[in-house]
Amino acid sequence: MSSFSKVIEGASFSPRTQTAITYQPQQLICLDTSGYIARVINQTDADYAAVRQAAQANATLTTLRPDQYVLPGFIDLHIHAPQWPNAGLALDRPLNEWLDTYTFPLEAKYQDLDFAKLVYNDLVQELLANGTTTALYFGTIHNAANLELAKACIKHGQRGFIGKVAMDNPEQTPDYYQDASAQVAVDQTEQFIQQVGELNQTTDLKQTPVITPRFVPSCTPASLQGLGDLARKYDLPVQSHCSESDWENGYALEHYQMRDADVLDHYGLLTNKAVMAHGTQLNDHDYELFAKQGVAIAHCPISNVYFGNAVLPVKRVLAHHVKTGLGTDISGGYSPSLYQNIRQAVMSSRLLQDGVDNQLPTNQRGVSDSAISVKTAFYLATLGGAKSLHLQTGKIAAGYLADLQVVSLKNAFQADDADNIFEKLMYQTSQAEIEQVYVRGERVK
Ligand SMILES: O=c1[nH]c(=O)c2nc[nH]c2[nH]1
Repeated sequence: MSSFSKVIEGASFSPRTQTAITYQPQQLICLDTSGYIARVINQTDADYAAVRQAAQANATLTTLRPDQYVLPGFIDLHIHAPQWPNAGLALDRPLNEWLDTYTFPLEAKYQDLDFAKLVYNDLVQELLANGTTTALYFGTIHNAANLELAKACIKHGQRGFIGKVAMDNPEQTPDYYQDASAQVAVDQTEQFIQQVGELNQTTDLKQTPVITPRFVPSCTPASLQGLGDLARKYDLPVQSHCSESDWENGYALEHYQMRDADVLDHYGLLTNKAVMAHGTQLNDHDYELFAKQGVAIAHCPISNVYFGNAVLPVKRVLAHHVKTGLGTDISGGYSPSLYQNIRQAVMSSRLLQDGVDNQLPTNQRGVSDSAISVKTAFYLATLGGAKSLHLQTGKIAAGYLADLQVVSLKNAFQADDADNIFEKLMYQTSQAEIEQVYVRGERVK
């Protein structure tokens, strides 16, 4: 009988497709020493009792209570780590004014490493406590602070994808917070790639550096070109914002006479490891380009209510075979919880379908067939994010990384079938009900 490093016994929910889930009322989720799920054994399997007994004998068995459920850990596909102190504040201006008034002054403070350590350690723990086992982070322009974010991920046990933000366009960035030139933006990005490589030699929980042009307005053509060259040279992920608001979408048209997506593509930044945030103003041409290149969209439904000037039509995006995941977009979004974003993704899609102007006739108000189910939103927060980052996680199955959360059902009334239990978990779970979190099989909450 082979022995496993950990065995979790209990019920689980996992995404099966973009619209369906798998429910297992009782199984043994068996982890190996390298942090993967080695086997999932169902109660009807012949060796269930023997594996259970062996795990009990060597004290590696965790048996869940009947009100607890295992889910895959969540993947936050778009979050600005330095903006954590502003979460819940200052959501009263359009994007470009918001950046100048609230965001750039805060990000500039990260040249102070004590401040960076304080905020980043707090944020990483908060995300883990909310069930987020992987996060794709924007840092700041400061590499010393970005490294502190990587160290905080390692210390607290989170899988981080971290970008040194490149922003060298003096016309769209304040002089107190910008890269001094395109060359500096590119050189510092390359330096950060090397620094993370060195840090990774000290840990099994590898952190991934990400090439991060903030967005087209904040970069010059020379930095976009240099960053595209780095993406090719190192074959690393790329992240940026694309067609995220009327203003930003219009900026590319005005300054490049091209669509925002075409500008990024022109500079080699739309690779199959690229994740573009928001995309509320993308059109069918852009979706086709994304699908062809393998580019993913990080859907940030809370943030989009404030800055997006539209609702991302998730169903339409998925129908175009564009990889899609879910992001909190702290602090354009106020909540660090992907549960809250799952709820908002469903609610926004319902508003898109029904429309919002009550002075219009019912049949002219909305965009038909736009509503997504909570199962689709769950897919985005798990498998959709994993596919976007080329990670073998987001699902409870043999061969997948053991990034898991154990949540308890808060209100058990009417929880009489699997679909009801699942919906209640998605709509009612708060941080208090997220009782255990595992990354690579290590318990981190
Ligand atoms: O939501 C957003 N947050 C940001 O910090 C940002 N920068 C460019 N575009 C942005 N959008």
